[in-house]
Amino acid sequence: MGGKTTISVGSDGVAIITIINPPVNSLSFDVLSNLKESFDEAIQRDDVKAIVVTGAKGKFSGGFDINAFGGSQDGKAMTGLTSKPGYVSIDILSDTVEAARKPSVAAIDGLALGGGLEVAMACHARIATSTAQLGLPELQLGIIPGFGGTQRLPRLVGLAKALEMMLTSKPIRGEEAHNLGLVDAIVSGNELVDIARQWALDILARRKPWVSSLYRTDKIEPLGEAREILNFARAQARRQAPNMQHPQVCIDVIETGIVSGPRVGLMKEYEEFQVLLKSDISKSLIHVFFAQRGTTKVPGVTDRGLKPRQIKKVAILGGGLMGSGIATALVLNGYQVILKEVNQKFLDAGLGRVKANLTSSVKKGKLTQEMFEKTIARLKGALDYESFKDVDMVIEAVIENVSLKQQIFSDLEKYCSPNCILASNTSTIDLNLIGEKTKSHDRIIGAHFFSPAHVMPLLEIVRTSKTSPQTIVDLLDVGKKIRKTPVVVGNCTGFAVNRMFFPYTQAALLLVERGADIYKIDRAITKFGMPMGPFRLCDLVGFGVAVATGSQFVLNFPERTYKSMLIPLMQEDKRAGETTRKGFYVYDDKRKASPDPEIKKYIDKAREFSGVSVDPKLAKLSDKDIIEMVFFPVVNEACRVYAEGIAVKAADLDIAGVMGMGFPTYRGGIMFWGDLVGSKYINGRLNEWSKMYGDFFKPCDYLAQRAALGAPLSAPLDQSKSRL
Ligand SMILES: C[C@H](O)CC(=O)SCCNC(=O)CCNC(=O)[C@H](O)C(C)(C)COP(=O)(O)OP(=O)(O)OC[C@H]1O[C@@H](n2cnc3c(N)ncnc32)[C@H](O)[C@@H]1OP(=O)(O)O
Repeated sequence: MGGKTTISVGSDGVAIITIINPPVNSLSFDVLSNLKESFDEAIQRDDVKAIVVTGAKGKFSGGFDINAFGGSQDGKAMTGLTSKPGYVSIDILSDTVEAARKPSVAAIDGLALGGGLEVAMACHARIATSTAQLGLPELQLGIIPGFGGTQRLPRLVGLAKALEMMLTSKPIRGEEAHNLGLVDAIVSGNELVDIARQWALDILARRKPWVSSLYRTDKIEPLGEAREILNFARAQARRQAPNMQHPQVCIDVIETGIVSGPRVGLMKEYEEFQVLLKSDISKSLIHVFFAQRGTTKVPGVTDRGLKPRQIKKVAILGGGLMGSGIATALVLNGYQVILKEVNQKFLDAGLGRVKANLTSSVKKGKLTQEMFEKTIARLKGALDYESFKDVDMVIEAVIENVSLKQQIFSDLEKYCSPNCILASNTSTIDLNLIGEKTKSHDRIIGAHFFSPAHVMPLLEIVRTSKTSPQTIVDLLDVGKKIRKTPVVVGNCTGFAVNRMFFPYTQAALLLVERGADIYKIDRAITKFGMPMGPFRLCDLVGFGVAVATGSQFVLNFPERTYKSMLIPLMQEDKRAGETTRKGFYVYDDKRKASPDPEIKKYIDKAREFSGVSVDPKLAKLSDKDIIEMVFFPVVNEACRVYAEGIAVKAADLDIAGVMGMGFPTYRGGIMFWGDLVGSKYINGRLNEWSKMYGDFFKPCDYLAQRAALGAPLSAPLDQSKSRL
């Protein structure tokens, strides 16, 4: 597993124990067992009077090595080093580090997260830099702190703050940690270790306090008050994370320590940690952690040693909602932007939208007035291509019209430099078609943002078979700089996100026409964890967009598109979603959605058109049935997308769904979730429904084959079949 600690003893009698495990000095089992050995050595050696623990290269530690969870999740207890329960938290950190007869000080720069902070809290004092980040982010991985954090943090910073830090998983900076008492002094990076050495000697000489965090009681509220704080946190966590058990478990473990003492708390923490580690939620969240970091590793592209070219100036065509959102994201992150529109009126509106986005950031306290001025100064408007000569990249974000886009791309070829990247924000149109009238196929690429573009975290990078690896590397770099998670996918109708999630609305429409209730479907889907159900989502994006996207799918995948007249019928009556204040829901002045009994009229009419009759079984679907009937077709389409080589890794589709559609992170993404449910079960159910309700549900060959083999859906593909 790698990693180690080193020990060096100075003439002052202070042993410096350094954690070394790049890139973040994570605590692998090797590091932990070395840490114990280094401590044992320091305690035994007569020439050592005191101890400083630090991390190599300016990072204390990013916490337990998350890679090592893999084995433990399959059944082995996460003792790793020995089968003794609680070995790390009790034997190493409490009985070796904290109970040592020599004082230890943690010298913290960079990161002290999770297990890293837990090691630091077992020391007798902590010295940090002001920029250091300290936190217990374990809950975002579906687990709880497992090396004593649930017991020591409340004793150092008080119950309310400790709960906040654990439940939000957000780290705090050194300065705040100092104010809270988590850190004893703030110093600069270059004097960190020297001051920590002196501090350790001062503790030994009793000039500074020798504190065992586990036994402090002064920051913990009296029992009655503590229980009130814990109950308040329980209720809040239940509201914010209704499908998750681990925040409740974390609160229970903290309470055990307060009621029965910290040693009992440590043991309970260990036991609960082992249980949570094997939960589907933790497996899913850990999968997403690595999957998200894996999207920038594209075989054949990022492994060629190509360096991203410097992109300074970007032109955006179209100042509508998308164009202005993209411009906002770019200017906010240091890019010079030219926003081009067809006339002054549209240009003013586009520039106004960017300004409004930035003003809203100022109002929310995310941007200072000074930064606002600097940011807006990076934005220029244009009505022609004259200023495009020196732009490094163009992003076209005009309406979805093929001939208009073709004209734009051939103009761009004339006006831009031959190295300029030509990107399109199209969400459905084939990029080969867009670039048909040019000779620049190697620099044409899709940069598909999600609305609102300055907020949504995903950037779908679409490459054709002719897009050059350099162009992809360049756009990946821009994506990183504007803080998006990029996912590189191949060229097809709807690309990855829209294509995978098209059946989401389709299934819902099919169910409603055959008797299911609109609002019950939306409720079941939001309970499952989606930010909104398919009908509420249609209202939000607007029926115009829904119909335009739908027609692309009817055209390209007619055999499996469910053709419903429900939306067009409502559109005829000027019900077109939230903007018209009427769609599947009605909206009041505060945009609050309420069910509308009038919908029945449209459903009846749509049934007449499609000639389907109500199936009484569908009128009585359970939540579980609704979830399966809506999401199994999504899994099915994701399998097609994967089998066609549109994505290089199944995990990329997981991230695309989580970040592009709001599929719950704690379910790991659509393919991962499909594997948790099981390919055999999904295939069986889809087969059943396709016999009853048609080819919309028919499992694709890939899914059927995986089910027959009993194999996971996300197993690596035979790369020879990849389209990329
Ligand atoms: C028992 C204990 O209580 C349990 C624990 O300690 S659980 C672990 C708690 N720690 C965490 O959750 C921290 C997770 N890590 C992070 O949040 C971020 O990686 C970070 C803030 C440390 C650094 O962020 P950033 O600089 O953007 O770099 P980032 O790309 O995320 O990570 C760099 C590399 O380190 C790896 N890494 C980061 N933290 C890691 C960890 N704890 N274990 C293993 N690998 C880790 C990443 O996978 C990535 O690897 P890659 O280069 O091969 O893709």
